[in-house]
Amino acid sequence: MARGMARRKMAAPVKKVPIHLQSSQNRLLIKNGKIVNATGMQDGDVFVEDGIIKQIGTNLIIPGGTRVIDARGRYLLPGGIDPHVHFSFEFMGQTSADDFYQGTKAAISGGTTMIIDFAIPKKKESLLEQYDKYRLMADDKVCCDYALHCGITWWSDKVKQEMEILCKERGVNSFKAFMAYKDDLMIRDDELYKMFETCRQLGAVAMVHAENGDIIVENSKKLLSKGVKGPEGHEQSRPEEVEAEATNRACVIAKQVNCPLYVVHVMSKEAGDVISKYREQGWPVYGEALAAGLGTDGRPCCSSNYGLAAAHIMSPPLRSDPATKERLMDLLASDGLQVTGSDNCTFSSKQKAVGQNDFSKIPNGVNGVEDRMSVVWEKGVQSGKITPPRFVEITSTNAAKIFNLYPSKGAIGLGSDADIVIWNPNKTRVISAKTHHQATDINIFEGMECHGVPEYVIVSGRVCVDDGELKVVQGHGRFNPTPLYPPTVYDSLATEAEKANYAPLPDLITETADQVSQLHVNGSNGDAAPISPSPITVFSDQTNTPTGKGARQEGQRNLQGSSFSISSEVGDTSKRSGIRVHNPPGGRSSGGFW
Ligand SMILES: NC(=O)NCCC(=O)O
Ligand SMILES: [Zn+2]
Repeated sequence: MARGMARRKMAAPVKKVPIHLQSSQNRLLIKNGKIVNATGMQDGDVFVEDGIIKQIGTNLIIPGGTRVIDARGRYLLPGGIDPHVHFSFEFMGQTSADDFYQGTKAAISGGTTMIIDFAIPKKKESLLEQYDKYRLMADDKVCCDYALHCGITWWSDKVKQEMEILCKERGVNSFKAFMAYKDDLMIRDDELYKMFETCRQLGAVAMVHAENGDIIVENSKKLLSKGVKGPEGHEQSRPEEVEAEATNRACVIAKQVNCPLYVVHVMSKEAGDVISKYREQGWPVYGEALAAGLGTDGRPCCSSNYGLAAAHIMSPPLRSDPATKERLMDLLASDGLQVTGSDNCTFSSKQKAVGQNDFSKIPNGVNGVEDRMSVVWEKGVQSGKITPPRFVEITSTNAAKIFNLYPSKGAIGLGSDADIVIWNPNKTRVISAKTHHQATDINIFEGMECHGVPEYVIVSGRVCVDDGELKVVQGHGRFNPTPLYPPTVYDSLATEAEKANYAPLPDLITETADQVSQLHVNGSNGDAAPISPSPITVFSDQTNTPTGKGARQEGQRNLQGSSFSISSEVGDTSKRSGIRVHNPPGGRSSGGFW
């Protein structure tokens, strides 16, 4: 994770490089923008160096030669985090079309600067081998940072042991179970119980695809025998209550073992209401809406154009009730749901054609990684339902908190990774397969006009969308280990003993205060060390990882050269006062402005 936070852990002394010897290439000053965090908005400039946000404020003193971008009239948003994508996923007899290069490239073009994919073994396969396979597929291809969840598709002592290794040695803190896809990925309730119990013991995040797989199989057989073979049969085989029942069941099982729960792709009003109900009871359940569910609906699945209909097939299904998308956005606004993802799992028309005579064989999946930010802005902010801070919260901050990446990710704060989007709310763009960057020939948002355009997208300090021009670099991204016991998720459940072992959610510092202390965060003599390593996550493999919140060891870029060397040249510390913003764990900012 997190270049910024990694530095806080490094024990090596600060190396001073004379300013005239420093390269200006790694420096960027973004001026005059409106900085948006989940906690509120402020006018100010942001200075980035070596991939890290080093100063925030006004009248910053910066080294000569720094590139300056004028962001007047624009919002500065933390780069989007898409916590649910499937690149190069072998699924339903096909491999999803976007790979880690094309998928992350598309993500960046739309303002997303980090994705989390799923290493999903088949039954009886090793979780560790699947993890290794994903690392091999992704590491050299990703244009932005990424992390991995792991799928639990069967249960045994070996699975349990491998979960522990993944958590403690491989930087995985989240596991997803499928209650659907019977005879393939689905697990039974007793297995779900054991998986949740293991997540709770480890301090990991349990995730679930909630649909009743048994009912779906029976309904599908019945529909097919009656001659309902086209894509319209998909939703008929898995109506709302089939999703809501499984959502409730997952919550009940998680409660039995005191385990927090993250429900992926909430696609119906009823399932959304189930999650809201558990949250109202104070239970740490989190719900993820998708760009697809917010931006379109299931009506095209009844189109006589098979290609168009099949392109909209995903599970749980896009609902034919067009009011569903409004309701899902209302739930995001009221904190009934907390996160937006894309579940990007693209298949070409040719791949989708395998289900021409049997809807149950259509590879499930839609696009969304590229357009999620635009769709959520349009349906949320532009429609007046949510504020820009709430937009930030549901597109990056909450995902960063839940998967323990905050505040390296999901925030524009001192020491955060320089993943920043300069967002022009006054420009519009029309989504189209003709212009998108994804590997599909159909875009489910085709023709949708969206306000808000990411004019610049800065990925770990590198300008990857430059005044609208996409300039990604393959392999620029890094694997971000996710430490156990995310405070946001575990604070309400953890025992005192567990809490003693993990770091509380750190303050977000949104204005340069005392540069000297900021510059000493890596252990020389400063007092600003807001993030301490958690002894819970112990990584044995040097190439693989960190030891706690905010740590990044793997493949670290050399941050020694100039990162800390500007203190004597730039710090007019006397004029700045620090603002520490306390984020209530899991709490909603309510989008208040300050
Ligand atoms: N959602 C979907 O239809 N495809 C991807 C696999 C999954 O997440 O269920
Ligand atoms: Zn998925």
